[in-house]
Amino acid sequence: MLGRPKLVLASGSPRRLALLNQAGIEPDALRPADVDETPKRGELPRACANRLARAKAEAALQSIQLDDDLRGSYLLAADTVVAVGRRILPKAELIDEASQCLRLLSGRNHRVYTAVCLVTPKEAFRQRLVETRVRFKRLSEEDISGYVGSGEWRGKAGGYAVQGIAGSFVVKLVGSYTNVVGLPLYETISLLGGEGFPIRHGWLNAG
Ligand SMILES: Cc1cn([C@H]2C[C@H](O)[C@@H](COP(=O)(O)OP(=O)(O)OP(=O)(O)O)O2)c(=O)[nH]c1=O
Repeated sequence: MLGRPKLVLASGSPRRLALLNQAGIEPDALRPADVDETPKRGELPRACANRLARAKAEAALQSIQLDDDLRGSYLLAADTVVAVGRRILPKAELIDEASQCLRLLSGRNHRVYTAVCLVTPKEAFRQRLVETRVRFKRLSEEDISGYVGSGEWRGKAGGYAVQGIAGSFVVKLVGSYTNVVGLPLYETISLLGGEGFPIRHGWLNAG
């Protein structure tokens, strides 16, 4: 192959792009995939995250196959699911959904799963599932209404964004922090590097 391989990020999430950038990677194109993210009846959180990351990757792959500039690129998709036990919390869009999520998360442990799906230039699918355990402090009704007023929860799995005000609700976090924000950086970079995408750390980036 001539030149540097390209990378397409199949995501409309500004957090995922910012996380990749933080690791020194600039995708060549963004191709958000429009898939139905409703969990299936009785679907477990890990299975749901894996299925949706794969579905996003497949949808974006179809679109880049039609694009002369991007065909044969590496393609990265991800899906984040927040769960209390087997129960998958919604991606909150309404105030009521966000308040219900926060009541459920108050004073409890929950898990955040992000599935990352990489499609290689030869169209092999490689997937990783990363789990982070998070414990929130007990939230008063005042905490909840104050937080809901911030709007930071909108469009976020589980009705909160750990990178904002809700960071102050976290009593304990075990595992990858970037996984909670939407893209586990260590695992994503390992996946890319393991499949031959050039990863350059530190001063090498200057070149
Ligand atoms: C738990 C949590 C989730 N999130 C975000 C990450 C994801 O953007 C979102 C979960 O929804 P996703 O469906 O994983 O992603 P998305 O719809 O935002 O973007 P796309 O499918 O195009 O890639 O919640 C945070 O930003 N902070 C958090 O603390």
